[in-house]
Amino acid sequence: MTPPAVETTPEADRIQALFNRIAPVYDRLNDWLSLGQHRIWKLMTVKWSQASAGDTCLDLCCGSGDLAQLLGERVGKTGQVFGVDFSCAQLEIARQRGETHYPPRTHIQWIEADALNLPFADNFFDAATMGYGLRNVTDILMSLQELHRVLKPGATAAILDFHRPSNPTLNGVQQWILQTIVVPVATANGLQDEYAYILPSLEKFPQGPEQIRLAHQAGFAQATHYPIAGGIMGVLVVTKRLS
Ligand SMILES: C/C(=C\Cc1cc(O)c2ccccc2c1O)CCC[C@H](C)CCC[C@H](C)CCCC(C)C
Ligand SMILES: C[S@@+](CC[C@H](N)C(=O)[O-])C[C@H]1O[C@@H](n2cnc3c(N)ncnc32)[C@H](O)[C@@H]1O
Repeated sequence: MTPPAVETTPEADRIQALFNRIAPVYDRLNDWLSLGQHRIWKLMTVKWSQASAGDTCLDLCCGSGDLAQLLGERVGKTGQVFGVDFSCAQLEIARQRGETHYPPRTHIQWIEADALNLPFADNFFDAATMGYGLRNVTDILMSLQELHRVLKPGATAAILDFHRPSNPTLNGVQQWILQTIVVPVATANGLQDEYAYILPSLEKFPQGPEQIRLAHQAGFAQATHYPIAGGIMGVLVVTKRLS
């Protein structure tokens, strides 16, 4: 199904270019800067998606494909996974890693498309994940509405992203790490501006209760937000009404 052309915006172009630029070092810096913990957070996210053997699943804003590969492990050879991103450089890394880092299992299809205008029919997916994408799309509500549209009735999506801890001390530690460790390490890789973007994007990102409100506004029957890692991350779990 060919979606109608979607008007891009300067902000979306900026985000797309940012993730194209960081693609070569993205995975390595995630592992270093989170001490590998992001892989635990992604495992939790896939479990919360309730993806099962034989399912057709979506990994929205898939980037280099971590969550799509984890979905592939859960759906197995009888299932299928679609990884969707609008960064061609991230998708190229995803394809390369799929061929070299992972055993051939589920056939994962890597689709270059806009999360705000998905090239899939209504009621298509049994489960979905979205890792660190909701904070980066230019229209959170529209993204949740599109996700709702393509999920089957009764299907669940798990949406992982940064979260600002309610504990002031942990909030301060999160900001300190981002400013004093993450940005200097990124600067050493020539990506100061790209990683300096994280903190302001986090500061304007809705907290859990507002994410739940947006999910209900987008049409989801159920929405729960789970702060994890002391609240420095969070997973919004949403379910489409069964009928
Ligand atoms: C996988 C992670 C972040 C993905 C990510 C999301 C974005 O929106 C970006 C925007 C611009 C550049 C890069 C990214 C990006 O990588 C989370 C882990 C990687 C983080 C960069 C590091 C976060 C550190 C935490 C604040 C504290 C970690 C504590 C840990 C227990 C040591
Ligand atoms: C921080 S990365 C997350 C990648 C991966 N999900 C992970 O967990 O590591 C955010 C991704 O969202 C993608 N993205 C942002 N806005 C998008 C949009 N409107 N449509 C498709 N992809 C988008 C970016 O290109 C980038 O690859």
